[in-house]
This record gives sequence, C-alpha cells and structure tokens, in this order.
Amino acid sequence: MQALASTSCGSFVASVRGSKLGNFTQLCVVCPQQGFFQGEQRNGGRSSVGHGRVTTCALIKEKPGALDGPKNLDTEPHKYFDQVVITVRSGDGGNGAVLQLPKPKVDDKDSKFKKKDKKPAGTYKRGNDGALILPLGGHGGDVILVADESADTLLPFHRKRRHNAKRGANVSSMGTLSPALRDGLDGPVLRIPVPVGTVVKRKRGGKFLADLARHGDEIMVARGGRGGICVVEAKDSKRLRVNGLPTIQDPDDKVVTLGGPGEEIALELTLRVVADVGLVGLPNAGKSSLLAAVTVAKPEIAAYPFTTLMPNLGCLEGDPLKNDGGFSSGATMADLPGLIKDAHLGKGLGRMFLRHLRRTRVLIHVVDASTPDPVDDYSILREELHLYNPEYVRRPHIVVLNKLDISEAREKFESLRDTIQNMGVDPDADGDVTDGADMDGSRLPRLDSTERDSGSQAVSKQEQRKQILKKEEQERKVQDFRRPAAVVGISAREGEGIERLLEVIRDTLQKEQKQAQKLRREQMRASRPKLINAPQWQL
Ligand SMILES: Nc1nc2c(ncn2[C@@H]2O[C@H](COP(=O)(O)OP(=O)(O)OP(=O)(O)O)[C@@H](O)[C@H]2O)c(=O)[nH]1
Repeated sequence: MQALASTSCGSFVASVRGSKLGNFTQLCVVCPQQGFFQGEQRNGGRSSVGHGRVTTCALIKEKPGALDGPKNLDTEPHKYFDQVVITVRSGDGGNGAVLQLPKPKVDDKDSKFKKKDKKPAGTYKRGNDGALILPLGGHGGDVILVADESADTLLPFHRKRRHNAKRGANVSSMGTLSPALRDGLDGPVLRIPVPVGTVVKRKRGGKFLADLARHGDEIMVARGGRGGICVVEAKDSKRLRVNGLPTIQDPDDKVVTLGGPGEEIALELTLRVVADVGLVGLPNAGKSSLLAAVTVAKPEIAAYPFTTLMPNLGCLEGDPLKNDGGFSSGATMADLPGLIKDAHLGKGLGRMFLRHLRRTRVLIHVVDASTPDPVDDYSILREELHLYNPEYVRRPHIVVLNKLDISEAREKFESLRDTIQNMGVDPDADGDVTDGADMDGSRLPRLDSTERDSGSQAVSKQEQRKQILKKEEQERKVQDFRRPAAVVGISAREGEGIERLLEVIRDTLQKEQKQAQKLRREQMRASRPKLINAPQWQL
C-alpha cells in the first residue's frame, strides 16, 4: 500500500510504504528534512509516533510491482539486468513572490518622512539602469545520468523506476520588499549512476540520447524548471491565489511569479557490456573456469549447463594497446552464457546475450576438447554467431581447446588444432573478411555506365544485388568465415597453458588495434575533400 502524506516537520508529499495491520497502517516515511521515521495511522487519522508527525495521509492504491519490480526479479535476474524503462522528473522551479514596497515610517508629530528612516538606496541590488534587481525562485534540480564503474546491472532500476529531482526553493518573503531578500536555493542536481555501457533512448519515439560507454560519461536527461520571478505589486495588478500562494496576473493574463515546471521523461536504458574480449562457447565448455583462471573474477562454476546466467566481467592483467607497456590498465573480459544450436532463433539463453558481444574487440571461442566432436562444436558456434550478426564472424578470434587435462582430449589436441587452424579464410590473404562491410553497399558489384544512366532502374538493380549478397551471406558456412588468429590448448581447471593464452590475447588485441587505427585513417582520408587543380606544392 502506498500513501501520500505531509508531516508536521515541513510540508511535503512523500511516497510512504505501508502495510495494513487490522485497522492500523504502519507507515514508513522518509522525511527530507529530518530523515526516516515510522508512524502509525489509525483509519485515516493521525500518527503520533516517530520523529515528525504525519498530519494528513491519503492512502492510494499502489500499482502492483511499482516499488518491488517484477515478481521474478530475484529468481530470474538474467531476464532484467540489461534493459529497463524508467521515468525521471526534474524539479519544478521555486516560486518568486509578490512584493510590496515597504511602508515608510511616519513621524508622529508632523507626518513627514524622517530622512534617517529612509532605506539607503544602495542596499537594494540594482542593475546598470538603476532598476531594482529582484530575487528569483531557485532553479529546479536537473536530472543527470552518469556512467559509474561501481554499478554493474540495471536491476536496481526495476525496483525503483521513478526518479524525481527536488524543486527549487521559493523566495522566502513576508510580502514586503527588503534588502535582505535572497534568491531561493536551487534544487540539488539528481545524479543517477548507471552501469558503464548504458545506452539511453527516449521511450517515446525511441530517439537515441547517449551511449555512456566510459566511466564518468554523463547526460542531462531532464532540465529543472526555472525559478519564478518576484514582482512589485502595482495598484492595478490583479492578485490571485494559485496553489495557496499569492501571485499576480499581468495584463496578458500570465501568472508571473510561479516557478517553471520540471520535465518528465520516460527513458529506455539498455546495457551493453563493455569488454575488450568476449568468451563464447557451448554450455559447460569451461568459459567461467577460464575467466576465473585468467582474472581475479569469481564466476559461478558448476557441472551443469547454463550455470552462467548473466555476463561476468574480469580484468586481464594489462593491455599493451593502452600505451603503458601492458601493466597498469587491463583489458576486460566478459564471460557470456552458453550458446546452443539455434540460439539465434531464441533457443537456450544465448540470443539475448549475443548483443553483449557488440563492443568486444576480440572473441575467444572456448571449445571442450573432450567431447566426441569438438570441430562440430566450433562450427556450431561460428554459424550461430554469423546468423545473429555476420559482423561477429569478421572479428579476430582465438580458439581455446579446453580440458586438456583429460587424456582423450590431450591425445587428439594436435589434430584438432591443425584442423581448426585451417578452417576459414586467412584475413591477410583475402581482405574480404576483414573489411567490416556489411550491407552498406561497399562490397556491392559495380554498375556499368549504361546501368548508371538509367536512373531508377539502376537503383532497383542495386537493390536486387543487395538481396543476392544478403542471401549469399546467409548461406556462408564456417569455411568462408575468418580464420582463427590462434588455436591454444589449455586446462582452465589446472591452470595449464594460461600464460601462453594471455600472450596470444595481448598479441591479437594489439593487431586488432593497429587494424582499427589503419581503417580509421583510411576513412578519414576518404572523407577529406579532394583538391582539384591544386598547385603542385599542395599535392
Ligand atoms: N577436467 C576439466 N574440467 C573442467 C575444465 N574447465 C572447466 N571444467 C569443468 O566443466 C564444468 C563447466 O565449467 P564452467 O566453467 O561452469 O563452464 P561454462 O562454459 O561457464 O558453463 P555455462 O555457464 O553453462 O555456459 C565444470 O564442472 C568445470 O569444473 C578443465 O580444464 N578440465
């Protein structure tokens, strides 16, 4: 049950949680001024227990799950950790005031002003033109989303979906202009920490607002209302009371002293794990064991499939790309839930996690070398990734043959390594797989001049070719995808081969970085305007 309450320790409206006990309602009120207190309310009456006193209380029906989130949030967090819709509201501006000029003190004897009783003109704030500068109501609190390393999931937002900033303070006045009048205090900015990698969109219309990909990235999503102005009451002005506050209406019928309202906006937050290296593999292949072996992360490890329900993150010991010799700043590694055949069609848990590979630079395919057909397992992985997003099979990847402590696995390791190492296209020999061109047309067959001349016909032919390429792309099999950068044998449980694997990961990250830099340079060069008929020295 929820209630709206105002307390004796300051008039405010708060969300109060209550539970019905006979005809008592236990109230837990969070008072902005005096902190938390508990109260007890009898049949809509008053409470006398606690710090402040609940003076009025209206019980309202709470929407099911409004505060606690979905019922299965604790049992099935993997369904909720990476997506949520929240509503934020910035604070209203504080109100200004209708002021009257102070009455001059009158001398009893001759009813004339005494010079010494007049306020010296300098005590009021004045503008350059000598006009009085009157105080303003406080600006309402803005709402800012900020990427914070200490937040790792969006689950808390399912429990609390509404976030309101505080309003600005009113100009505190007794209705009389005085030099002591000050602006109302601004409402504090409400900074809401979200996990690094959160993509923020407007719920309505889906407009992209920000990708908070690095710690400290922030975006203001709702600006607080402006503070209301103060007006000095003229003889002919019309006084009103709005929400119990005295205010004034100008000749255009505008109520001028009220603060501006805050903004309310519904936001869709989507978390995309930010990791340099992504671990993919069939269930039970040993991905979590590998993460535990190469980082200090402590993922859950068990002998049943789908032990991992949410991505686990670990930090590798240093990434040479970060120009620090590879020791101070580590690359991050994400362990994702196991993929199964037809995961791209929604089978198992795989599909909803595949989007978390989007930001990874290098993929590690973990294959259990002790199964009857590890090569087939590897092919399933590649095909599932390709069917979900063809771009994933163009990324550099390393194949880790795990569980080499088992004798059958150790025996077939060399032949497995050779087979897998030769599966796919060598990226250095054939630039086709590394160019990152998807359906953007950059790899489409060129039109000849007659086709170019025939306008819309050419456009439709281009479309047809796009369709053909798309079909071809779907029909590709593992032999057409990018070849692995390396095949490494390890035993994650025994910690064998880990050093070699770390070396290979660093190497691959480094190569990928160089490749990306090269691509960026080429793109920049291509987008630069070309000089036509430029003098020799400019070329
Ligand atoms: N013998 C042996 N067993 C291993 C090795 N690595 C992992 N295992 C075992 O394989 C089982 C699965 O390991 P996990 O690390 O949970 O596998 P996973 O790929 O994360 O599994 P999911 O969470 O289901 O995707 C556990 O019983 C591990 O003890 C290894 O190198 N050798």
